[in-house]
Order: sequence, then structure tokens, then C-alpha cells
Amino acid sequence: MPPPTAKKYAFDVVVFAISQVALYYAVKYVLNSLDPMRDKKKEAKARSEQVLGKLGRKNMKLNEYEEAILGEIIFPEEISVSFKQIGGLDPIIQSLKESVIYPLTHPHLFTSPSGLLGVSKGVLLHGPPGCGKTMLAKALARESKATFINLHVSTLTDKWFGESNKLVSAVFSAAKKLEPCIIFIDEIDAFLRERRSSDHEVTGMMKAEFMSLWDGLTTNDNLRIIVLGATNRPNDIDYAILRRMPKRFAISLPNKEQRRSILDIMLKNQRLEENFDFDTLVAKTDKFSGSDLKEACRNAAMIPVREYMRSHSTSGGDLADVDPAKVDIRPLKLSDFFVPEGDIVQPTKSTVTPTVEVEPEQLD
Ligand SMILES: Nc1ncnc2c1ncn2[C@@H]1O[C@H](COP(=O)(O)OP(=O)(O)OP(=O)(O)O)[C@@H](O)[C@H]1O
Repeated sequence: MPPPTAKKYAFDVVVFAISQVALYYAVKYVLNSLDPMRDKKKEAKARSEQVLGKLGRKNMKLNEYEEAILGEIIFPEEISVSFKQIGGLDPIIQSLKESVIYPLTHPHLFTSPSGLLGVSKGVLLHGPPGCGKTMLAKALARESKATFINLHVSTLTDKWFGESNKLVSAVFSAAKKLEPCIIFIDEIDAFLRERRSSDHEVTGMMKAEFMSLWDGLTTNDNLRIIVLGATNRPNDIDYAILRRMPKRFAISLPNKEQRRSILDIMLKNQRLEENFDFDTLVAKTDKFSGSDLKEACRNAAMIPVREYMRSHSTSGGDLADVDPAKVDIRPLKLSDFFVPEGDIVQPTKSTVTPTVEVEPEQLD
């Protein structure tokens, strides 16, 4: 048999190389199609492309975990809440602007050779339910124009179970790529609460990873990233976490003046009877949260509407025939807020459980 020629060798090498490439793609295809998260990853990729397009950063390279995190971004223009709609919290709004918005939008104001002007990388809003914490966070997102990551703990734990640590690190790496950025965690106590023996190992690892990456922010003054947390239960948050949130704002049940401001805002566009007695309404809503006040206003506002509908149906008319421009609903009266028998504001106040009311200094 004649010895193989150089040409034959070259041919064999090419065939071998092609078969290896084909094998590589075949294995990759099989592994991809076996991946149970394939559809979710595809979805996340599509969503992240959309988000990057909206942010004007189409060519940004992200890994698949960062793509998942991009699904948590809220755009300022998608938020309808502004600071003007929040009543009674002006001093807190001003402090939040100074500690969250300006450091992100005007970082040059916070740099000094001494390093004394360092910006806080953690801000906590705490207080009983329904008092405006989420509203404040949303308004901050809208007015700061920073990238706002509304981080749901379920995103870190459910989607790619077992890879939570990679998702946690993606939160921070994506935030760095998209700074200025606010990472908002509502009910932060559920995620970063004190360790319990019943905690899953993954939760502990995730928390440790989160804390160490958070420390990375605090040691680098140039990073314009802030972690903003909200909670009803500040006492459940791990002490180590509280230390990373030196700026804390107590959003308590509104006092008399605050209730007056909130009611002013809520009833601003409502037709009211002449000389509507705001003072009595304010006095009778002691211990109401902002959310309770909203509910009371909504219920009261329904009364004239219900009356109109009933009077129309008893007179044999059909509401569908009424010209919307001619609908004449009477102005709201103070008595609409009260049940006929007594002076209890409607609805019977929802169960506000003023959970642990902690003043910032008590948290230290
Ligand atoms: N200060 C306020 N000014 C105007 N409206 C308010 C205020 N506080 C609460 N509200 C009303 O109550 C609703 C619920 O408030 P929000 O969700 O911000 O409360 P929260 O403190 O985040 O409660 P939770 O702790 O239960 O999440 C708001 O959508 C708004 O209608």
C-alpha cells in the first residue's frame, strides 16, 4: 500500500476539524433544549433588549443573570406618583432629595478632599402600613430619573433556584453598568431579616453575597448606586444590615396637620359643599393612615354617585341615555363621611396595626 500523501493528511485534518465543530454545536443544541429555564431565559433576553433600547444603551453587553435583573427596572415615565401627591411629608421629602436624589444627580457636590461628604449607600423608610413608604419610593424613582431597580426577592429565589448568588451579584453589576441607580427593596425585612435557624442555606448565602457587594459600594465613593429599603418591621432587620443603612426615615401615622394636607390633596378635585368642614373631618380621623384616609374619601365620594343612580332608576330613566355632560352629581358633604347612627367615619377604619414604631436612634 502506498504511504499516505500530504494531501491525504490535510484532508483528514479538515474532516476531523469539521466533525469536532459539528459535535460541539450538536452537544450545545441538546444541552440548550434540555435546559428547563430555556424559555424564561429567552423571555428575559427579549425584555432586557427592550429595556436597553429604552435606556438608549442598545449595545451594552450583559450576561444572562443581568438580563433577568433588567426585568425589574421601572421607567420614570411609567410612574404616575409624584412628590406633589404625597401629603404631610414635606420635611422627609426634602431630606430624601438631599440624601438620595442629589448624590445621584449632582455627585460633584458631594466630593471633598477630606472625604467627609461621603454619600450614604443605604436608605431605609420604616413605619406602619399604608403611610406612604411605597409612594415615596415611586416618587423618588420618577423624580431622580435614575435607573430604578424594583428588586423582588422572588426574582432572586424562584427563577433560577440554586443560582441565587449569581443573580445577587448581577443586581450590583447591572446597577454599575446602568448608574446612577437606585436598588429598591420593598419589605426588606423579608429578605434581610435576622438569621433564624429555620432559614434555608441558600438564603444565608444570598444575604452574605448581598452584604459583601453592598460593602463594595460603600468603599467606592464614585459609584452612584443607592440601596433603598422599606419595611413595616425594622426590628426584624439584621443589625448588620441596619448599619449599612445609616439614613433612616420614620414614616409614622399622620398627625392632625399631616392628615389635613393629605385630605387637601385627596379632595382637591372633588366638588365639595360650601364651607366644607375640614377641621371636623381631620379631628375625627385620628389614627388613620394615608391609606385609610384614601378609603374613607373613596367611600364618601360614592354616596352622591349612588344617590344619583338610585334617583334615576326610581324615576324610570335609563342611565345609558344620560348625556355625560349633563350628569349632575351633588357636591360631597361632610355627613357623607359618617354612618347615619353616629360619628364614625366610613369605612370602619381598616385594621392599622401600628407595628413597632421605632425612632431612628433606637435602631442604632
Ligand atoms: N402621605 C400620603 N399622602 C397621600 N396619600 C397617601 C399617603 N400615605 C398613604 N397614601 C395613600 O395610601 C396608599 C398606600 O400607601 P403606600 O403603599 O405608599 O403605603 P406603605 O407605607 O408603603 O404601606 P405598606 O407598608 O403596606 O406597603 C397610597 O397609594 C395612597 O393612596
